[in-house]
Amino acid sequence: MKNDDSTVSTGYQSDRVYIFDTTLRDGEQSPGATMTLQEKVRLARQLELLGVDIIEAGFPAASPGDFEAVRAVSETVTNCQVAGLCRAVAADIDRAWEALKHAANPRIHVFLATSPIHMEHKLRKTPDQVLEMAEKAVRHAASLTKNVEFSAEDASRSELPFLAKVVETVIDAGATTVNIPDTVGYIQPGEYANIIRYLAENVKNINKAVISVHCHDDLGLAVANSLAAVKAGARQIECTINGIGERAGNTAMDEAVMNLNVRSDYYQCNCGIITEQLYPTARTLSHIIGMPIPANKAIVGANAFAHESGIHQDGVLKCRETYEIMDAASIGKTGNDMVLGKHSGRHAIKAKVEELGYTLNDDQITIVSDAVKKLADIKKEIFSEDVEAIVLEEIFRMPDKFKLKYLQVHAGNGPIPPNASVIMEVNGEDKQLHNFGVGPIDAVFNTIGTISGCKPDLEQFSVNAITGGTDAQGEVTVRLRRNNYTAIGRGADPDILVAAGKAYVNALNRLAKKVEENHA
Ligand SMILES: CC(=O)SCCNC(=O)CCNC(=O)[C@H](O)C(C)(C)COP(=O)(O)OP(=O)(O)OC[C@H]1O[C@@H](n2cnc3c(N)ncnc32)[C@H](O)[C@@H]1OP(=O)(O)O
Ligand SMILES: CC(C)C(=O)C(=O)O
Repeated sequence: MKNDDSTVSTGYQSDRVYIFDTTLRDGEQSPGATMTLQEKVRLARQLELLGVDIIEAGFPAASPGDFEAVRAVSETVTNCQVAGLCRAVAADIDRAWEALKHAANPRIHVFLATSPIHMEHKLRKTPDQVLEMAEKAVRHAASLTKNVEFSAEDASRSELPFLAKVVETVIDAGATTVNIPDTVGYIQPGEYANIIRYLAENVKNINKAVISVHCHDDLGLAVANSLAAVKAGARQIECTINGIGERAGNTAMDEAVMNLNVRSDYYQCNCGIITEQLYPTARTLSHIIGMPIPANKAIVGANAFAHESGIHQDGVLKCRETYEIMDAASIGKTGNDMVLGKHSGRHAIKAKVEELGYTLNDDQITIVSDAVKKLADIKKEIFSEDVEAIVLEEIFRMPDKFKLKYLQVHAGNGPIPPNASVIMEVNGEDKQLHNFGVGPIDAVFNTIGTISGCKPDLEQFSVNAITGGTDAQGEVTVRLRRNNYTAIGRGADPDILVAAGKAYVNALNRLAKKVEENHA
């Protein structure tokens, strides 16, 4: 892409929608989303891979840090335009240009509010003064680059004839993109579409600029509003990764883009995003800012391609499209998830059992299915190892090698270190030992491990209260690994240390069976 008129003034009614990413600017205005310079450069590289058209890298006049970040991104990125935001004042514009001028494709982004409330109470200017400021600022920016965007802040609450006058004036002054923000997330989709149509019909030079939209999610309508505007003729969507941004956030890029893709029959436009990079980019941002992606978020949420209920799982196993309008691979995920739980049916359980390498008859599937549902009532997540444990336990049960017969633990912060006394049956013979540990659980596992003659790695340890109150039955789950074999073990008891001992012995038995089977 070159920084010349042909790329920045495609105009109204082209079928190409430009994706303007403002994660590094508006996104960073999200409380808790501050990024270091290195993190911004890392994200900018990922945005380039994703195929965004424009990266808004920051607000150079805001601080020396923002200035350096915009400069660093400008010097790093070659395939996208890089924009810097500034107020309609010469000093901000000059500062922005200083940071942007080394970019392959720089864009100066000037904004000024046009709504009565912002002009009167915030700017304390008359409409005529605002018009003059806008024209002067854009003219100044256009003397530095041909790629100038003007945003009429709070456009959605502006009087339309005045908004049209401002837009026409800034296009004459050299703006090649005119952005019509819904700054406070107030507008409704139909109303927003009407504003875009009004400008398209009433601004005589509108074909010299791209109409852009920038929405906020205060009423949860940022994506819907952006898409309604595109349907009405807007051709640039300003958005962020995971929808982060000031207050409730901005338009989520993944959602806007996948709407354009999945419903291309409706929108009849395209964008340059490599959709397979959407999920990796969402994860990258989430790691950088430490903000988890909500599990139920559309497109990139953990549950977006997960099926838990039996009827859906059965449908998807027979024909994916029965319950999926997109392929997980199209956003860069390895595949969908069949989550086993209390709503799962026999088809999904059979598929999981087969995936684990077991062939069971209908009666055996019924037994496993009943056991999975029973377990799901007391356990939030059912792992593959849980299903395997059920199969081994309920279908292929062999006598246990190890049996826990007695456990006494000494704990506390006194002078004697935590220690455990254990009596265990090993292949029918009683063995006993007393051993220490860093804590009581460590003492229990050390002692049992030593008696059993194998000390596998402990990969997971979790405690759940099965019932309520201080007398609750506790359930401990452990996952042990020995070389290439893993096994889950569970134990329940009102005493959490005894539950832990039972779980450890349970996992040891399963591990021993797996090793025996594979060496038989
Ligand atoms: C809708 C948006 O997201 S707009 C972008 C919002 N982002 C930010 O504000 C982050 C960066 N901002 C900053 O670092 C600071 O606000 C700065 C450096 C820009 C200005 O800081 P200060 O000089 O301390 O001013 P402060 O922020 O308190 O007030 C803003 C001033 O800019 C004026 N102003 C606001 N918008 C504009 C504009 N688009 N063009 C010209 N002046 C503007 C205000 O009227 C106010 O002027 P006043 O001092 O004459 O009353
Ligand atoms: C500066 C503009 C684009 C903005 O962030 C808004 O109006 O919300």
